[in-house]
Amino acid sequence: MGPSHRSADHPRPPAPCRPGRRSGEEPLTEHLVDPRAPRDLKAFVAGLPKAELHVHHVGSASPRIVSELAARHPDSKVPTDPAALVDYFSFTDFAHFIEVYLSVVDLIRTPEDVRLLTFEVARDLARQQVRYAELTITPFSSTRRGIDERAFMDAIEDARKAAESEFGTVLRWCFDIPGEAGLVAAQETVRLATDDRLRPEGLVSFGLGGPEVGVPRPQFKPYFDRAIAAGLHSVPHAGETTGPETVWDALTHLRAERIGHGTSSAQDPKLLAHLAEHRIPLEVCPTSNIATRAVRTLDEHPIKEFVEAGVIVTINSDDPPMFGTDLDNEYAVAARLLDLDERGLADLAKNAVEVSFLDEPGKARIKDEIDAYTLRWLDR
Ligand SMILES: O=C(O)c1cccc(C(=O)CC[C@H]2O[C@@H](n3cnc4c(=O)[nH]cnc43)[C@H](O)[C@@H]2O)c1
Ligand SMILES: [Zn+2]
Repeated sequence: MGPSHRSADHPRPPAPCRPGRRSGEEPLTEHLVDPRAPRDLKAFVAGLPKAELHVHHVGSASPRIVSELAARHPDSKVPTDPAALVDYFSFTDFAHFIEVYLSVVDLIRTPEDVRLLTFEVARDLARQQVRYAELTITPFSSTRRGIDERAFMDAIEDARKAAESEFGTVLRWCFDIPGEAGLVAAQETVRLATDDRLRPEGLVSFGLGGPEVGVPRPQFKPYFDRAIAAGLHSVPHAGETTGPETVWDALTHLRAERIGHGTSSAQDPKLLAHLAEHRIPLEVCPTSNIATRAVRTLDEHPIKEFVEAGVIVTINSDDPPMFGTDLDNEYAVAARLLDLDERGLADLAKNAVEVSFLDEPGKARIKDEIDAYTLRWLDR
């Protein structure tokens, strides 16, 4: 595949279109759904039970939560006005995105901030009929900023249980290493993930995030080995901002069971064949790739090449408010790029459930719900 699909962590020319934006507490889907998606499909997606497998904790903070936290901590450069966040969340490249991301991380300073954020993220997911989500959390970023590790775990677990009983949305955690922070971060993350006294009940997987350029995956092998030995699934980001060799590294050295993004896999037919044959799903986040300038336009996104190669694709939102999107919008984008009808969208939703780390009865329940909803919709 040519360079039009991929780039390294380098600045891109301005993207021709920006995803829709929302402010304050407007309904998530109303302002975001891809305007090119047929109205009927938008309504179908809005009611479709879904699973979200690639969404970041801090990156899911709604404009209301971010502005509330920014007002609490006036020393921060993050705007307190939700409308101003639209510009603040406009990124020149991946490195700029991480810089802004970390300024929001800096707003989360107490266990109560952590609990509030987690519970509100679950509320936003529930509004979109998300029944199950694996939320990527970076505990190192919080503990190194002084949040007590025990209090941090209690805060996320308390929010998880409250969200499940209040909204019916099941949350599970992926603890990720912020790769650019180096092996100290890897060591700390695996300790927090595997220490029996700390490890939260909801933890199912171990990841690796942040920039890829200059952060080779193989160095993290010993930490992934420990996490896997402790029963965690391996789900590193790879091939988001670097080439297919990073995806190979994630498979070979980190024993990845799913790949976060994996966008550049499209450049390597052997890799696509490998992913298809070994049923390694890609967690595709189309709007994220445009917002960070990793891919130039949605029409250049390689999602269709993945599907045509037989790779299992799941649709995800990554850092929805920062990218002016939500999961419903990502499904609308996928419907357009893959030319899907309601049944195709339902199959995509079932893919995510199937390759999630939920238990089998839980998977069966959500897939049955998706089927029942789709039949009801088509029989209207
Ligand atoms: O917390 C720190 O002190 C710190 C120090 C150095 C580097 C970092 C990071 O690189 C944190 C990056 C953080 O970004 C998260 N994230 C959110 N969206 C994405 C994405 O699309 N691709 C990769 N990473 C993403 C991720 O969870 C990282 O932990 C932090
Ligand atoms: Zn991500």
